[in-house]
Amino acid sequence: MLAAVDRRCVMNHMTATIHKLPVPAQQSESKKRRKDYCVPSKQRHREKRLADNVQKLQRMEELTGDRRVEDERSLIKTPSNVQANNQEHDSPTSTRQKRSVQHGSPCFVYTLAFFSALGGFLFGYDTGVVSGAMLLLKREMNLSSLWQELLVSITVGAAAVSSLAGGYLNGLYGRRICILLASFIFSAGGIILSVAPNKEVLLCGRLTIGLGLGIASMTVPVYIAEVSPSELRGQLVTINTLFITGGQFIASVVDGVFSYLPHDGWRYMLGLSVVPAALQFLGFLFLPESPRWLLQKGDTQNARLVLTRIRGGVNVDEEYESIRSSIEEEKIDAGEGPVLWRILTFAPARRALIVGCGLQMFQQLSGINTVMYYSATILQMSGVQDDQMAIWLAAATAFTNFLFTLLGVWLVDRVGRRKLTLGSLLGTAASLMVLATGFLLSAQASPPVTFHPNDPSLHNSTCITYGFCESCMLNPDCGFCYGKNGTVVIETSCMPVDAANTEAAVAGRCSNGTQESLGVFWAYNYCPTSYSWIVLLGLILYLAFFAPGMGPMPWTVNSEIYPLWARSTGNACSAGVNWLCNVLVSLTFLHVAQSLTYYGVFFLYSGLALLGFVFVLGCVPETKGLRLEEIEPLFGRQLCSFGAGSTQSVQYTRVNGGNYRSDEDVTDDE
Ligand SMILES: O[C@H]1[C@H](O)[C@@H](O)[C@H](O)[C@@H](O)[C@H]1O
Repeated sequence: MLAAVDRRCVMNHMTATIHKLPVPAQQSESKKRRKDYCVPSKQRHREKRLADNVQKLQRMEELTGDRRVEDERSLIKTPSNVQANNQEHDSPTSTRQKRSVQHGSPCFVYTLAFFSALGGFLFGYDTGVVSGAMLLLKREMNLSSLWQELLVSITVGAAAVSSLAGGYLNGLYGRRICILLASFIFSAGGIILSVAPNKEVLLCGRLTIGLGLGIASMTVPVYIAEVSPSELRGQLVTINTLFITGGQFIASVVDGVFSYLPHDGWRYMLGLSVVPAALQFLGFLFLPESPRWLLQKGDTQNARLVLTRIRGGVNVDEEYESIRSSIEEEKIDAGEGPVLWRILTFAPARRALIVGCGLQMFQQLSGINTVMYYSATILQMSGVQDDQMAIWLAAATAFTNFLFTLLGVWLVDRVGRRKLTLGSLLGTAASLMVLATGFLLSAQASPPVTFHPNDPSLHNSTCITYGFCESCMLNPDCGFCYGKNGTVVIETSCMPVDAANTEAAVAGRCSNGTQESLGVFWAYNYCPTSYSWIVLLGLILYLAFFAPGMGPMPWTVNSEIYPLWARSTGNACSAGVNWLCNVLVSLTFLHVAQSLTYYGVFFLYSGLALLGFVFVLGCVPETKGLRLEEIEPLFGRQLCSFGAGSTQSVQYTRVNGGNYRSDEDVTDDE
């Protein structure tokens, strides 16, 4: 009986392959199902069948020289071989040429990616613009540090919660509605912020923006991945991160421009986000739903129409059939209960979730947002005294991040996700060490406090108890006031900072901030040092390594690794992890720095990046060039065995679009 089933599978496969026929549309449902799910039960049968298949396919290929045979054969391999095969045979150009023959002009797909990635732009803009806006706001609204912290972190906190809700909404209403919803929320938030009469309304506006951020951050990569042809998918999803960093860069430019407008400048900074949000909303009124989601919901007619439209009108039978059969199979695999429960109890989906969340966690634990946030300070340490200048140099940092993300867009479908992430993590860890060494040398050469002003109002301040600049600078309530004799730092004192304006001390020589003409310098958050060039070098290297790989890859890989039924929830969870770790790292930075010092924190981030390297090496498979439906089986084997390089038993055979797995999670089904 089993042998008969095997033969039937092979025959079905061969017949369709030789005649290059898609499964006929009028074929009866039961017949299709039989073909798609004729799974043998015993390992030896699988192996024998596999060997037979490979032999037959090789013979057929010799006879016909058929491209399709090559495509099918590539799937009858161990996952490691699939990987190797990608690397050895699927040079980016050959893969692209091969599949672009099927897909026609990707023009419409670029339009879709552009309008979707506006969500990424808003992500970057809204998280980036706040630091500049806060400089003006805290003066105009007299904000305490608690209010400042609240206004910054409520957005990220709300994003963490709403990204989880986004998973549910995505599954229920689809990607398009969620993107429309997010852009509507962004527009509303932008309007609230630009007209806010007081800090309470500002807080509401920032919370609203956060709600939009969470939904957009998890939906956009999924939508782009689902509409893209496989050979362009990496590039197009990475464009979303390019837009994030682009948004961060534009935000810093806007901050720079409006910082010259001390009154109400913040209204323009915060309100300008309405423009891209409204553009995205209008665009998505006319753009289609993801064909994969439509098919999952049983809207087969529209799914085929949309797929044909986004593939430029070429024949989409094969792709459509592959998505359809994979959805059919998923219905059997998926089991019962809430999606998160089903993910946790179905090993391949659970492994994908661990990989996705792990990547997002390590992205944030590598300290990107601390480095971005601290870039102005780092630049001040390297001798930039002027505040306005520091704002513009921070814009240069954001631009560097953007520029190197562009490199990632170029590399992702050429070198693949895995190599790109691994290289990026190694470089990130090394450059964090350079940064830390710069801070360490600066700390060792930290100037001692030599001048103790005799002001009775200072007697209760802890600032005057510090003996060195290093300890003074680590206390957010204190700053370092000094004079200069040539390049030598003289007459140094540790003074309490003016709570309303950190650019000056509360009393004494530095109560008007830095006054170069009088030879008085005020350093808040940093110490004068001659090792600043090492720190600057570390910063540039960090961005150059982080931005092309660890910046975009967690988003890109997450958009690809889950089976369709688990995609929304998987991405929601991993985006939630990203936002949570983002809050965690930014909120704890100063406290951790106080106990570990700056160099201690950066050494810690470096260690975490190395841990991330080991994680990626062992657990993240290569997904380059594979269709979304072809990726799930990569998680069929035990977690974290990708670096093992051992020959695995055969896990996945595909016959006419049906996926045949033989891992321990699937019971055979005749
Ligand atoms: O991928 C992005 C990007 O790297 C940004 O620069 C960073 O601010 C975000 O937190 C991250 O998720």
